[in-house]
Amino acid sequence: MIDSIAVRVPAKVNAQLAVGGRRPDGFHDLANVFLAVGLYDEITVTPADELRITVEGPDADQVPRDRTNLAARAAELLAARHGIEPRVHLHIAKDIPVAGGMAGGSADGAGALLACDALWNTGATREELLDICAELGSDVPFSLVGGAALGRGRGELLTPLTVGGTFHWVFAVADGGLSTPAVYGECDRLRAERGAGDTIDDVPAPEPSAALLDALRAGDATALAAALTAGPDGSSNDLQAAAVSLRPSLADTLRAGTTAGALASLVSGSGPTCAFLAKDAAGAEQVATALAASGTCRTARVAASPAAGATVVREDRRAPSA
Ligand SMILES: C[C@@](CO)(OP(=O)(O)O)[C@H](O)COP(=O)(O)OP(=O)(O)OC[C@H]1O[C@@H](n2ccc(N)nc2=O)[C@H](O)[C@@H]1O
Ligand SMILES: Nc1ncnc2c1ncn2[C@@H]1O[C@H](COP(=O)(O)OP(=O)(O)O)[C@@H](O)[C@H]1O
Repeated sequence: MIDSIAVRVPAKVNAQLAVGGRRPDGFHDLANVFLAVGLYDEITVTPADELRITVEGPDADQVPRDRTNLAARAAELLAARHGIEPRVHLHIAKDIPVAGGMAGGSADGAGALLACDALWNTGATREELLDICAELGSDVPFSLVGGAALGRGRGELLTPLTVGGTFHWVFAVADGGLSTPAVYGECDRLRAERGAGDTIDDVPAPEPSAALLDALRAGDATALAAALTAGPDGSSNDLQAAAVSLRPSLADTLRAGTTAGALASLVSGSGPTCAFLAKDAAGAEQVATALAASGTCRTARVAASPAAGATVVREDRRAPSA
């Protein structure tokens, strides 16, 4: 009899985030090049009288404990499909910055789903789990699979990508988060202001950069850095200008990383976390130390990519009663 199951799930950085126009359903079509990075949340599920969430970690107070928590929603969705009562305690050990553009909530959703599936032994196929992930949020399928992938549609339609080496990153964590819908909204506003239009009929369909995919395949950090900073806005992330517009101090953080010797600096997804590509592990430590001393971020974390997706890391079994 299984007593508890723990699943570890990585954060992500978007090596490219090409954003199309707003669709009639309010979402944006994307060419989203996801890379899982080695910062992790751990979700432990234990049988309980009722669905309950607890959270530990430096940002724990910013995480909802109610049924809006993506981990709770994942448990409820899986239970409903299999006629199970979701009587579990979900404990989240949170290390991924909250509302930081690193898909921490998505990680918890994917982790809770995998953990509950193992606890309840539902027999769900991988396709069914990915379906539930897509229902939970655009980024959740990638949190389950990890590695590197191209996300099309709103980000949920995944094609795995080959990565030929390890990339070393530094993440400058900001004080306070940015709301993802607000950043997409600001992107639309800036486009409309430029007279370019902001709907799916106005904006060219987003496409992945061939140079960026080549750099990933080759494991070439210098080539990846060039691809991360190509394009009219100087970034492979179409949400970067919107994040900086809502949080102008991010421009100082990005500059501080470049001054510290990063090969490339960009906003991670919708921000406000900023990501810096380093030459190697020692380079990443150097950039992190300089960023931490720069006064432009709360803390700087190093992490490598790609990282494995949601993985069961512990199963505790109760001794059978006599
Ligand atoms: C921007 C990205 C980049 O990977 O992640 P973050 O940087 O926030 O982690 C994602 O697109 C965030 O995905 P996720 O956080 O799962 O978003 P969802 O819950 O599906 O949607 C939240 C809201 O974001 C906007 N949204 C999201 C995805 C998308 N392709 N177009 C959108 O316009 C919509 O306003 C939507 O109502
Ligand atoms: N398990 C969770 N962890 C963090 N945030 C969550 C979780 N479940 C729901 N949320 C909500 O999702 C919002 C976005 O959080 P998060 O996924 O960490 O950031 P981002 O979308 O920028 O990657 C938070 O402000 C919070 O209200």
